[in-house]
Amino acid sequence: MAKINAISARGKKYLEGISANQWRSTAWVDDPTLPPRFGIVTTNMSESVNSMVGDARDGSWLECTNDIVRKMMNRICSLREENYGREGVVDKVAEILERRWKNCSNFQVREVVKGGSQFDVFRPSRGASQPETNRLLDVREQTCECGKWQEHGVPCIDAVTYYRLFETQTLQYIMDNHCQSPEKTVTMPPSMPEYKEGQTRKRNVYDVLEALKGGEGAKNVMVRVDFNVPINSDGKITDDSRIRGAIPTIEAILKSGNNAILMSHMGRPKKVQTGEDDGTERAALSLNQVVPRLKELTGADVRFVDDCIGEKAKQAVSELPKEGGAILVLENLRFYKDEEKNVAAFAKDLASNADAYINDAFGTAHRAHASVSGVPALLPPELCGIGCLVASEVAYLDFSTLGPNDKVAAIIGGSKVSSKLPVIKGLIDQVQILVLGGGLAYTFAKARGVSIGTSLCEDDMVETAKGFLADAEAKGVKLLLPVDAVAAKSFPSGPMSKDDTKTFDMVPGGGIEDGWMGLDVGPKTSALFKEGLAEATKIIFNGPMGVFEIPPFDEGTKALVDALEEDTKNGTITVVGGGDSVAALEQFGKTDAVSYVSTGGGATLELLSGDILPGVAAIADFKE
Ligand SMILES: Nc1ncnc2c1ncn2[C@@H]1O[C@H](COP(=O)(O)OP(=O)(O)OP(=O)(O)O)[C@@H](O)[C@H]1O
Ligand SMILES: O=C(O)[C@H](O)COP(=O)(O)O
Repeated sequence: MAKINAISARGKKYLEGISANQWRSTAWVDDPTLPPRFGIVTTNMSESVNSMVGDARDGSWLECTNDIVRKMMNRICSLREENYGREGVVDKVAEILERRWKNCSNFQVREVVKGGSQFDVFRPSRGASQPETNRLLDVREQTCECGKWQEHGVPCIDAVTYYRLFETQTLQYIMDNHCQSPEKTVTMPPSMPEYKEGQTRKRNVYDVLEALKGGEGAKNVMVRVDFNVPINSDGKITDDSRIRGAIPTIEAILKSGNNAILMSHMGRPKKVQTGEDDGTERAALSLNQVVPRLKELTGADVRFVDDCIGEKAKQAVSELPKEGGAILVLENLRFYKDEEKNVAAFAKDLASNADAYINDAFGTAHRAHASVSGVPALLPPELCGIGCLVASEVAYLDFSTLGPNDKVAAIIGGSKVSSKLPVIKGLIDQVQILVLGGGLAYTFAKARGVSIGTSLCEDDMVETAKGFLADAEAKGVKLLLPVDAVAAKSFPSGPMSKDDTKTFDMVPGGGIEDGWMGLDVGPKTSALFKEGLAEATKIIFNGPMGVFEIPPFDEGTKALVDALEEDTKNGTITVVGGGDSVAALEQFGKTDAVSYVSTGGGATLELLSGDILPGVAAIADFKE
């Protein structure tokens, strides 16, 4: 109606004014008190609609419409069942729910009224094509503002978000309670990944909360989070995914009747550490900047103390409510250089405020700092665990959890050869398919004797690259390198016409002409990569295929993202990590198209290299 109103307020008024009598006129034409037949609606469709309206006739025009929609959806569902068979429909529903479950991991849910059945579901923006939404959900009525739940009978993505965050039940619960075809069971990761039998898993937040049960009053659970988020000059957080990523863990703590003490670093405050800061750096890197967003996302009592250790911190902790449910954010850990040096006294001071410890800072899990390694070493192992975010990240990026029939592919692109070399080296030992693209592929092209013109190349890495090529071959890794490249005469300062580009075949003995610079993979490469990736059961993508920020050099990365989207639909687990790759997904409006988006930078790369992260190593394995 709002849309109609925008076009014509008169039209809206007219439609709203259509009374039940006028609807009735098509059925009881011989009633002289009613207006003539077809006074309002005049087509055959009106007859069909009228027959569908049934008892809803006496309601408002809007109720009638809803009733029609419901009936039509039921009919469509039954037709679908007739056509595909019951099993087919069940599979389809399970697939839809599974996709929604994966895609809602960074949505937020807030109770509208405490203890009520209505919830507000916040869906962050996924780029220009998908703006953020805030929808009202009624879990008792099984309705959502988006309209899909009531129309289709299958929980919409907002409803799935609610189940994911507020109910411990898995998809089975939703299928049993809300879907017309409950026979089929499907397993999927809730906020904590599922572990296969016999598979090692770390103690997690739920284990720790269980261990904390009993005794009087709320406990203070200290959580290492990574709130090192980008903030613009207006003080606005430009990407809050790391904050949103920590919410399931925080919510679990608050829901259990305990308090959450959050500690994090922000940036690298060298001036504060050396005493050279005039207050500017301290203000720019203060954790108090995340407090408003945290309040919005949790709706909880969020407090801040402008120190992370010492008397001030102790006082703030002692003031936390005995009934639990509050969040206390400590000031930036790195305002003390002892954090990075993992100084024992500093770790001890932090730990003195904690009844239990959780690490949910995946982005910092590769740093053996006091808040990451020091604090858990000082607390009983049964009271330390990893949070939901760390557990999910590790589960998605760890290859040891794969079965014998799984095939892993890693796609590594971007520009920095030297920083990605350890990753490529580690991946050769772990994956079956390795795809190299972007700027770093030219160092490998040169190693194969392909001319690269003025393309990006780290000459001192060419020999290492040669070694990797031989290593990959010896280990039977299917290595895919670009077979063509789109080049320009110089690095573009803005969008460039395709006529000013030239495509070269990247074959030994040939390659890019002198004076030309390779800036993207060509169409033959995109087709080769797509075909090569189709046999993978799990794909990790880190680093763009070309200068995706500037058209037309975005095409190779776009083609790859499209291929990943198709693979995801076909059941492949697709994981994207790294700032530029995530930025590329956002640019193409495809953040939803993959199975998982990692919040880590360096941590993601280290995990891919096969390293054990200090933050994970500090937590004990779970034992029954
Ligand atoms: N052929 C190329 N020549 C020059 N720059 C390139 C080329 N291909 C990609 N790039 C640039 O590489 C940059 C990303 O490279 P970088 O090594 O920083 O990756 P990254 O930041 O590690 O990636 P991610 O953040 O996804 O892990 C992008 O800005 C992109 O424009
Ligand atoms: O942004 C990151 O990658 C993490 O917050 C770690 O930050 P650091 O590289 O400054 O340790």
